[in-house]
Amino acid sequence: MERSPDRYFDELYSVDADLARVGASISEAGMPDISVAAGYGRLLTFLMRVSGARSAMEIGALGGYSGICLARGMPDDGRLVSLELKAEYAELAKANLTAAGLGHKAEYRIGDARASLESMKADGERFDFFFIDADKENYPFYLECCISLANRGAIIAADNTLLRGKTIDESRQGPSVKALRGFNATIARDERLEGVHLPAYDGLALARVK
Ligand SMILES: C[S@@+](CC[C@H](N)C(=O)[O-])C[C@H]1O[C@@H](n2cnc3c(N)ncnc32)[C@H](O)[C@@H]1O
Repeated sequence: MERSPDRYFDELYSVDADLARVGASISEAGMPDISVAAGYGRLLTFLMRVSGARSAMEIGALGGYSGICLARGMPDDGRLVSLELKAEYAELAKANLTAAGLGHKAEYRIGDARASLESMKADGERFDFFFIDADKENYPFYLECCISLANRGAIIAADNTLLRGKTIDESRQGPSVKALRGFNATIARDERLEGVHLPAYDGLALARVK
């Protein structure tokens, strides 16, 4: 079988014990294997570090894979706020960050992210970095909330912008696909953002809040 470019590059890297533990714990718990792709996980750490971000908010914790990648790139007194619908997922994510020596940076808000975001807006919270990786229909709403919660120059990353090809297939007109198309266009054109789209893996959007 031909190797994909994504796989070729992934295989150049050494096994990461902390991230391998996340994968094993997810499959042991019977949870879906939908953590961010390895290359984008590395990119999250890289962007956190080079941007000097001290705080991050992620929407969608699952087993803590992206949480580890974000927390690794921030200073030791940095802060990760992770929004997760399911209490048992947040618990596993917290355990995996703790096992990776990063648990002290992470706090979890359990429940529908929309409610957590409204309450963070009301509290005047601010973050340097955002990772959107939850239910796709709400991406446009999540993007608006992230812009409201952003420090000047903050970075917003969002996973699965291609929806395994559905985004570019005109015959697909479901609510998630339509939401992603609108989201992608906003990243490209909104005056408040400086956006860029990466087409590797399942697609990643990046934007800097002006
Ligand atoms: C793709 S997974 C997140 C993967 C994670 N970011 C990673 O890379 O390790 C999506 C997660 O979003 C959570 N989720 C879905 N809808 C949500 C909602 N409305 N509010 C909060 N979390 C939600 C799911 O329970 C799931 O854990």
